[in-house]
Amino acid sequence: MNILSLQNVHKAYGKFSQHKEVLKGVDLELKQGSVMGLIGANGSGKTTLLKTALGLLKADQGQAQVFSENSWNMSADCKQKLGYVAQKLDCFQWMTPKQLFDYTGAFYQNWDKNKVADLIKKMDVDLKQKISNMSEGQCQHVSIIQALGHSPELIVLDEPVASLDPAARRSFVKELIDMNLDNQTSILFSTHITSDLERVAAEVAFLKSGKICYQGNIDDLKENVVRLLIKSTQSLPEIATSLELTNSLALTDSLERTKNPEVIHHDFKGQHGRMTVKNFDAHQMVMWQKEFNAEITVEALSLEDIFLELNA
Ligand SMILES: Nc1ncnc2c1ncn2[C@@H]1O[C@H](COP(=O)(O)OP(=O)(O)OP(=O)(O)O)[C@@H](O)[C@H]1O
Repeated sequence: MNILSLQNVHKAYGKFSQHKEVLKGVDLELKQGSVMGLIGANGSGKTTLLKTALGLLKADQGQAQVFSENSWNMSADCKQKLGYVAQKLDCFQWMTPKQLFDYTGAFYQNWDKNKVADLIKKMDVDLKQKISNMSEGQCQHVSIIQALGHSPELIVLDEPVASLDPAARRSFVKELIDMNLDNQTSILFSTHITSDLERVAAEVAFLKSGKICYQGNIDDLKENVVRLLIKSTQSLPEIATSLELTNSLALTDSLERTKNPEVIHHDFKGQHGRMTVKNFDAHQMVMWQKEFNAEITVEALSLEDIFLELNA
């Protein structure tokens, strides 16, 4: 069952000369109990996507749903099952964390004071300090506790670890993993830190040029996108021209949809070359070995390398 889904979602900001379309037909599905990381370059529209998914922004076109309800007209019951950590805790600056947690708790039937006390202790939050006087990392802790206090079924987090130090990041990532394992909590979070993503998420979605260019399992992605190191007896640039290899600019199809091997990026110098290939297939490699008259070695890529290649 899909806990969250976006179908052909478009979202633009501004009018006339200021008009900017950020989401250009986004499709995304988060299944119950799954943990998905959303990655994309700065300004690619991750925050816009998450806010539209939760009904904090209205989609111009397409459908955004949470728990099978239209996100823009979500019922109060549906909101009770949701937790959201925004990129920045902008409001309630005049409160102390204690005041904020008491205030927030009043809105939730399942507000768990013991769990909140436990998180306050783990994250070492000073309950008496005004939020406006806290550092960004301390505010992020407060924001996380505020979102997790009612044990939501779906947690959406917008770069939740950006301001946390490595120890705090590790402990927070562990918290997420435990919540997912213990309660089957579904989690969608945006991040730039691919090592955290690999630790906590099984799935990844890449946002590029206003669309999701890949959504799927991280291990499948790593098997599917590889770099080939080529050592030929001939000049590779000439071969590239004859094979009409072009660097693929936009990966608009998901790996599921296109099964043909596709060159994402190639860099040939003389008889040596590197080629990043999507939908890697050993059969195709044997053909290239013959066509290039070359020795080809397959190099596995880290998620970060793949992210950089897809954004190149
Ligand atoms: N309220 C707004 N009015 C006009 N433009 C906006 C508004 N909010 C965002 N944008 C623009 O939309 C684009 C996407 O912004 P968004 O914050 O969604 O990206 P992001 O991927 O979350 O970025 P980052 O990784 O830097 O946080 C940017 O070019 C941004 O300037």
